[in-house]
Amino acid sequence: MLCLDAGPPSPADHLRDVFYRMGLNDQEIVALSGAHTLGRARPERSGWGKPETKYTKTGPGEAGGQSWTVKWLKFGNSYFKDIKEKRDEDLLVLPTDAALFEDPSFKNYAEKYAEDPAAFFKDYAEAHAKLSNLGAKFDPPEGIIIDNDPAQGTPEKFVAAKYSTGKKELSESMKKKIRAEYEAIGGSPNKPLPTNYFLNIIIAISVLVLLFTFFGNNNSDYSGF
Ligand code: HEM
Repeated sequence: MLCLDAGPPSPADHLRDVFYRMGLNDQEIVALSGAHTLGRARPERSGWGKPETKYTKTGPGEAGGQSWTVKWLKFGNSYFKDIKEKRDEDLLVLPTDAALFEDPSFKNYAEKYAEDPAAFFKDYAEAHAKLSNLGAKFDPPEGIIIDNDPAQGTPEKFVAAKYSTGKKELSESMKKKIRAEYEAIGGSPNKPLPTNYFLNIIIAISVLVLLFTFFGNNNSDYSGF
């Protein structure tokens, strides 16, 4: 039998192979790629990126790696602007990132997001919610133990379903973490958490986002966070 090797697909085809399977379209692929506004690639992990750049000499956790954006801890549309302008060798552009400005269909959205940060935020939020709601299945189904330090007591088994749909009850360790956060911002250790605690946090974040959106940003680099 004659076997023809078609070779690897182009980066754009590869993106579509992966994301179409999950019911995501071109607009959602481009919007989700904007997640690379944040974070870094490390050669010792993925094989991509430089060991260190002028932007990653410090950072949370270990220094190093190569970021896609200058302000890689700040969520905004700078990913699209930086790739479009290709203004710095210290910034990472994967072949799948570059494809967003090369493929005619992806390009429509990438250009739009580079110009219109509000459109990016709106589309990103919708695409991210869709991705999260696809319903990841955990392998192995019985879960894995993620903390096996005997000094920490009996480890909690990680069961993905517990943290996704269906199960509303928080684990004891999560309740402790929330309580610690509450006390760290001045909450009394003797009082129960107010029932509107989360609502207050959401309102405070929303107000900050609105203030930033309307007053806090005079340069072209938009960020809602
Ligand atoms: C579009 C296809 C994608 C490709 C080819 C891709 C590729 C990569 C690669 C190579 C890294 C570096 C990993 C390392 O060296 O540690 C990375 C990191 C990252 N990716 Fe993606 N990714 C894709 C989609 C996404 C999506 C959909 C999201 C989220 C919605 C995402 C969020 C991130 C983040 C936040 C990091 C940084 C992680 C860190 O700083 O440790 N990526 N990605």
